[in-house]
Amino acid sequence: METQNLSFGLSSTLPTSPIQNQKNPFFQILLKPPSSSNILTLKGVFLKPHVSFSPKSFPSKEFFQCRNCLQRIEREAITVPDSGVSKELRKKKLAVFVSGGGSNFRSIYEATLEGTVHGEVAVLVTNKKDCGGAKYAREQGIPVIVFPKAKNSSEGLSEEDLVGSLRAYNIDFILLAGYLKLIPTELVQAFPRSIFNIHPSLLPSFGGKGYYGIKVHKAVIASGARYSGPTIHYVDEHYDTGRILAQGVVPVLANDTAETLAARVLQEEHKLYVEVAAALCEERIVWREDGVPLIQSKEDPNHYK
Ligand SMILES: Nc1nc2c(c(=O)[nH]1)N[C@@H](CN(C=O)c1ccc(C(=O)N[C@@H](CCC(=O)O)C(=O)O)cc1)CN2
Ligand SMILES: NCC(=O)N[C@@H]1O[C@H](COP(=O)([O-])[O-])[C@@H](O)[C@H]1O
Repeated sequence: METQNLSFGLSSTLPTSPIQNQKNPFFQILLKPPSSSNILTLKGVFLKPHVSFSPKSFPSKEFFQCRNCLQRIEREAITVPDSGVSKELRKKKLAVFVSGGGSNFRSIYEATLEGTVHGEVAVLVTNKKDCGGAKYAREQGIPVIVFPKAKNSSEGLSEEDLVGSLRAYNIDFILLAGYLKLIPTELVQAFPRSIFNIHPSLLPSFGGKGYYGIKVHKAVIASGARYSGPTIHYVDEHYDTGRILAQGVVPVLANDTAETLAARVLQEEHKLYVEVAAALCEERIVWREDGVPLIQSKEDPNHYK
């Protein structure tokens, strides 16, 4: 298979892929302007992942004008294990969306407390204000936002107010974890390449409208599939059609019920979402030339999956 070019972590619309230069402990980007032989180098400047900047004209200046201003952001140093290199990274702010018990939310939250995930859950969003996830968030002192408004209820935010609130919390990444409502286009566009969802099957199989919760596992068993597992994908305007970022695999046993399979998949979900959240917060997402997102290994930077 021919080797592909890789570019790191930006939601840019660059005409060419930026390439990370790993010599520089900071996030150095070598950008090949569309019509210039010289290479512009940005050193020591960290671009927030959902910054996108117009590639229309590459200024001769040392930095880019972009939709969101470039900013030197307070960072908290973490040391990348094995390499021994101290890489400065800002702790990322997470918004988690739930509709039910919230076991994935709890796994992620506990991982932030342990330091496995270099982030903090700044806010929980739910369409069910009394669901298990919301109750747990309140017990932990995490702010809870209701979205969308429940029918015949005054409680809950509009789409516009939700975007404004998430901006006010300086959210870097939105993690859907058992959230059962369609994320509106307005929110998808406000947080490009920054919204993720976990689905309890190997997408693209058994996904889309109507495929949620136990219904997914019933369909998997009825199909005779021998394997199942969670998928974490980017969220776009439709259910379960965004770019796949990570998957886990579990066996489907001959005597499985939907409930026993669901329990096996859920265990794998908890592991997978913590791994992905850790990679997001450590800026280890890499975009292959053909548009497939990959996760760079923490232990071996030359290994991707
Ligand atoms: N814009 C997006 N929004 C959401 C996505 C997504 O990929 N893009 N993922 C879902 C989560 N999900 C599967 O992973 C999912 C959730 C719900 C449904 C569904 O059919 N819902 C029912 C309503 C269910 C209810 O209100 O109890 C429906 O829309 O009729 C399918 C897939 C989260 N949002
Ligand atoms: N299509 C969406 C969907 O079915 N999501 C699924 O809802 C469950 C939520 O569990 P949790 O509330 O305990 O994290 C999880 O199994 C998740 O994959």
